[in-house]
Amino acid sequence: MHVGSQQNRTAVRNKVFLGLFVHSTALDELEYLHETAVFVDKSGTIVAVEKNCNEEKVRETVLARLGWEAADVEVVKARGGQFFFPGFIDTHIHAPQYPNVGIFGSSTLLDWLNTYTFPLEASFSDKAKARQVYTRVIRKTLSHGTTCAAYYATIDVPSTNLLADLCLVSGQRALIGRVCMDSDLSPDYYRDASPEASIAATKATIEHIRTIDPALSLIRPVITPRFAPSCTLPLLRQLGDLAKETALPIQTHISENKSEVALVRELFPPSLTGAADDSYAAVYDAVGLLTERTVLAHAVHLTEHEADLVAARKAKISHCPCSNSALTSGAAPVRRLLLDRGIACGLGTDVSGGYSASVLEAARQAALVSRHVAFGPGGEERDRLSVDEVLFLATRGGAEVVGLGDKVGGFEVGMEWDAQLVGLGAIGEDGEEQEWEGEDGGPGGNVDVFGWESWPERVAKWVYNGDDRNTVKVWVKGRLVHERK
Ligand SMILES: O=c1[nH]c(=O)c2nc[nH]c2[nH]1
Repeated sequence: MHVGSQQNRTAVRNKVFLGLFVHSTALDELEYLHETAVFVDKSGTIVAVEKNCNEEKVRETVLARLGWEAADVEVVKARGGQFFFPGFIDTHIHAPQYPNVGIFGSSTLLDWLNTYTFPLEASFSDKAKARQVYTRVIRKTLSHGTTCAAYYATIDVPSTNLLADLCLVSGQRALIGRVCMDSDLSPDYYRDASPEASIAATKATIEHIRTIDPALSLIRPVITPRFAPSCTLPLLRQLGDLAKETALPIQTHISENKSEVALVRELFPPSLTGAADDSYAAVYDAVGLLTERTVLAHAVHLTEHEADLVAARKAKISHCPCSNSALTSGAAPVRRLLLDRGIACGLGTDVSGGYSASVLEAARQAALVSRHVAFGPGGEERDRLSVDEVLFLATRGGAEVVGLGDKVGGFEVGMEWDAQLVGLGAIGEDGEEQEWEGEDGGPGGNVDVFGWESWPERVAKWVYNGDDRNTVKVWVKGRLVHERK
């Protein structure tokens, strides 16, 4: 059930979350905090974390210390088979492509764009359709525990602004990108008339978002050149200038597919761009789009030299394993190419190149694709990503990628409460499974817990078998935004 609008009508209270908390403390380490209480104030900020805590201690000591009236506090307990986990961060998702999830046939990137994607995106000049699709994609992603999404919208300003409005009303944290594409490689029915028109439209969306969320506390604009081949060099340069002027984040695609890489080399020779070399990353660098606020999606075919440049500029990567497999783009060597260089990396569903709106699915596929990398040419055992590592990418890694590493992704004092309550079937004190009111007959949906598994084993079962039936409740900035009934 989507609960955003209902919550608006009820008074906001301080909250105490009690039970087991699981979050990342390092790339390869999940921390399990049993019998812990996390105190979240009315602004949605974590103000205290108490270990070895129970309800009595909460009431007797901690509320007094915080000066909170017990009547003004809502206590939310994780039951036997449940745990609190940070909300997922989808670092790359195309909201208007949601109706096409699973529909890609045997296409690869460049023909997929022309066959499936541009016609659908162009139809978003119909605002009623945009409202229908955007409402659904926000509900769907929230129901899978996505508390923050970096969305690409379309070139249409009114419907892009509508996506921002709907995220704000639904309570989903979002980066909203009005897509820029003015090159004649884009179809004439779906492209910007000129670089100037593209910049003016981008500014219109930035202004709109500054109007609806002046502090940019939940919704932020993101400068979005679709990818180099969709843009003329003047547009890329002007977007680079705009990013510098506004200090806003940037999102685009890089090196997803080998034909795309060859096309960029052909379209943007260094003689034209003034770039240091003929690589894809050097094109973005030459126009001021390779910065520490840049999110580059895919990066499957980056060379070592380009990866060094990305690392030097502190640009970030959105790894999109579902899409990279579905569109036969390739298997990104995440550890060797990116993590070993200290490049911040998160996960993207890349709907609808990716077939699923679930970040948990992206985490599962990141683990599996890394095994293909490990046994592929030049692969090493250490290429494999563990359960702990893919969950880091899905939370803290993603937070850093979208510039929110100090705000969300973990359970520390000062962070905001963007979290999900995960239910794997309730295990009672006697070790017996207990019923919880899952709509599909639960308990635990597709995850079968017998009761003898350790907590790391249960979390591994969730990663490999879980889905939205395990996402019991979701909060953003302390506000309940989804509850499974
Ligand atoms: O996966 C992708 N989805 C897109 O919509 C897109 N546009 C350019 N490159 C892209 N890659």
